[in-house]
Amino acid sequence: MSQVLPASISAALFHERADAIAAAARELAQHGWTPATSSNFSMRVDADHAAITISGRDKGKLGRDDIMLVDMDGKAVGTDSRPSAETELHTQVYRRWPEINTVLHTHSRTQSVASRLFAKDGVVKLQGWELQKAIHGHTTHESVLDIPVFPNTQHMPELVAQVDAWIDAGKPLHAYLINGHGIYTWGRDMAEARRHLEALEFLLVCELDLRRLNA
Ligand SMILES: CSC[C@@H](O)[C@@H](O)C(=O)COP(=O)(O)O
Ligand SMILES: [Zn+2]
Repeated sequence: MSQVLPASISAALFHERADAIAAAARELAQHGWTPATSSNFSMRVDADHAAITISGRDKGKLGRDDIMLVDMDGKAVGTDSRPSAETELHTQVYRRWPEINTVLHTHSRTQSVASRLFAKDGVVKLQGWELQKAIHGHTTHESVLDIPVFPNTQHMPELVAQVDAWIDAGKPLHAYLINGHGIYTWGRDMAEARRHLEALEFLLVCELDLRRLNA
């Protein structure tokens, strides 16, 4: 894949982002969270561009050339490759929050099952779990961490509108589930985004376990 970079972006910077995304994806795939080419990952490159996984690639086998550049409208920059089918969900986060530099989306079995179970409520209300403190801004198990569940669609503007409506209602948003699909979360850097993803996966497992044990 030939990626032509804008003069303002050095090859070293783009390659650093691409290598970080590919390495994280390979590790997340090892958990079994990215089955059958599902999932997509991105990092901000500058105020106007992000590096994102090319659509359809096996996320467990990503290399530097499986990552491409998009603008903040989600359009490919300097390449004929096709960006993730869900690119607009990534760029929405970058446009909303200038401090966010990484967006992760996975399809773990837990995330998929939990999204179906909680779809009728429209939200997963997490409370009483010590690991809520892994989420930026949460300092106690006594807080309530709401993770909305949005209806799945192949038409990204619909999902973008659902996410915007949640944020515009003044409700905090650290992640969201898509019904029958997976999770989106983000962070100020890759480490924080990974911590959020790992914590939310664990918390969803705990919630499902509670329901199994109470069943
Ligand atoms: C292969 S099914 C999963 C896809 O439809 C999509 O949800 C996904 O996560 C990966 O899409 P991609 O376009 O490769 O970024
Ligand atoms: Zn997906």
